[in-house]
Amino acid sequence: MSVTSASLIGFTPSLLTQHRHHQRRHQRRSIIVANSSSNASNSSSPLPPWKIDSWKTKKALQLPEYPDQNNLDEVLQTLTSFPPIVFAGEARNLEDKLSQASMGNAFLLMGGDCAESFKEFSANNIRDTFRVILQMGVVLMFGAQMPVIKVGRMAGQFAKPRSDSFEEKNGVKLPSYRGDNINGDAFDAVSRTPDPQRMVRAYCQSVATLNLLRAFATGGYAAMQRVNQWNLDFMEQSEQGDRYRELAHRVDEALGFMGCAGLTADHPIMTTTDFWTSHECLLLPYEQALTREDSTSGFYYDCSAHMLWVGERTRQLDGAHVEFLRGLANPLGIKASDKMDPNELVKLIDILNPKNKSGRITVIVRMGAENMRVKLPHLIRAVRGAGQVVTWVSDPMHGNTIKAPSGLKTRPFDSIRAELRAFFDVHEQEGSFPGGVHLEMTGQNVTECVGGSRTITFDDLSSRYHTHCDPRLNASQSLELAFAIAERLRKRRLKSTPSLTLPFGSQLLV
Ligand SMILES: O=C[C@H](O)[C@H](O)COP(=O)(O)O
Ligand SMILES: C=C(OP(=O)(O)O)C(=O)O
Ligand SMILES: [Mn+2]
Repeated sequence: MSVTSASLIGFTPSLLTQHRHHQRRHQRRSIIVANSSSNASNSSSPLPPWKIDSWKTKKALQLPEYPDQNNLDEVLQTLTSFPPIVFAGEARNLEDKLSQASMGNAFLLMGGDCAESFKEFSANNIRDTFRVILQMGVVLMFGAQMPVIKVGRMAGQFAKPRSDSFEEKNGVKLPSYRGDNINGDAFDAVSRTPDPQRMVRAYCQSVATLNLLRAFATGGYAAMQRVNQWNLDFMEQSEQGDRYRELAHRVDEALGFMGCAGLTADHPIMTTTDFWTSHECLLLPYEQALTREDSTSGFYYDCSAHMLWVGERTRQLDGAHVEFLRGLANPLGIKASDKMDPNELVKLIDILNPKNKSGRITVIVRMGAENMRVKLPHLIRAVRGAGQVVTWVSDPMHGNTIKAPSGLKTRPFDSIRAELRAFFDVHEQEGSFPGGVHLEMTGQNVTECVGGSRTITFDDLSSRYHTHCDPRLNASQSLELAFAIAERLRKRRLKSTPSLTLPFGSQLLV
């Protein structure tokens, strides 16, 4: 029986031993690495010393050209004098949690807009996205029976890399829209001219967004006993709403049981949740201005977010973005399409994490289901062969963008599901850990991705198409996907603990 077919019906004894052996080796290694005092900024790497602005000596792709250098310098000085948005200690806590995900003991849920915008900035939007992430977190936690690390593509996800530098409409050619912290999306020359003042507005919006997220996370909104109240109004009469209500009821019952056992509703674990922020580290002048030396550790943290990732279009080994990121102590993400070569990935990880610190690197693969089945095994084997510790995460959005007949960008829900299925299958086959998902999604009832159980067709797209860049899953589609992932995580869990049986038959879980 081949490894692939064996893994479809469960581990064979020898595969299981191999898997456990790998898991133990991996855990031992992670503990050693995590206990060392290593950090990228004082590494013994052969690269020249890192400086906060050493990226300026390298080629930077996807950066805007500002027409007025003095104006830019003034804004950057202002931002440098502003308080940091996040605290370095929080980023360290996130790294610890991610280290758990790298070993298969936690699951990362990253989600939010493709591009946050000034226009869509409101308390309701922030609350609705946060709320659907909370709901998905409960669904996943229930299925996986492991902690879910919640990270928003929020409070800083403004800058966009583009396939084309220019956009042409009716014979008029203008620079492409690059995100609200750079230029405006209206199709006129003034809007499309990069304006440094936009960075100040993006900073303020990020601060206000994070302030509200923190208030929700710690002020009672996220308390576990409110699990029933997180259902979104428009999901009241839907299949996903019903499924969620049923699950919330089970959670409620479990809480009742735990309350009797002594874990009462006023315990901090029950009243608050951890929530972190992340965005693509693209607009380097902005990111540099928010980078501070941490007085506790002496390391540099980019305090614009807890976690930063390098995009598929700017991950060149000798490029400015990689140069900047290697000196930061924040946990880092690497986006990888089918164009990523296994050796290149190993080199990139080595540059960004020379001391192989556990939890520091999350590899976010986004390549479509078919490519995933062919390419991901090679990436996993190369990284494992090099002894590198990473968390593998699936972004099933960016490899599945198509154009609808109307010209609008969309993503079929079925392709998104198929890519996730491929991600889980490959990890099962390789004995590695599917560590999380990275989604473009919103709590709003938008019509941007086609499909889902409340089917959105090509013709529906224009009715509520609000994204400023890529199409997002709406709340119902996000929850539907969470149920599907939870089911897969549950199966995985039951396979790896074959002695476990369900007390109430197969109806127990999602
Ligand atoms: O979010 C990712 C990219 O910025 C986006 O997919 C680019 O879109 P484009 O191909 O329309 O430029
Ligand atoms: C630009 C993005 O992705 P990628 O770099 O993977 O294309 C994104 O996540 O919005
Ligand atoms: Mn996107």
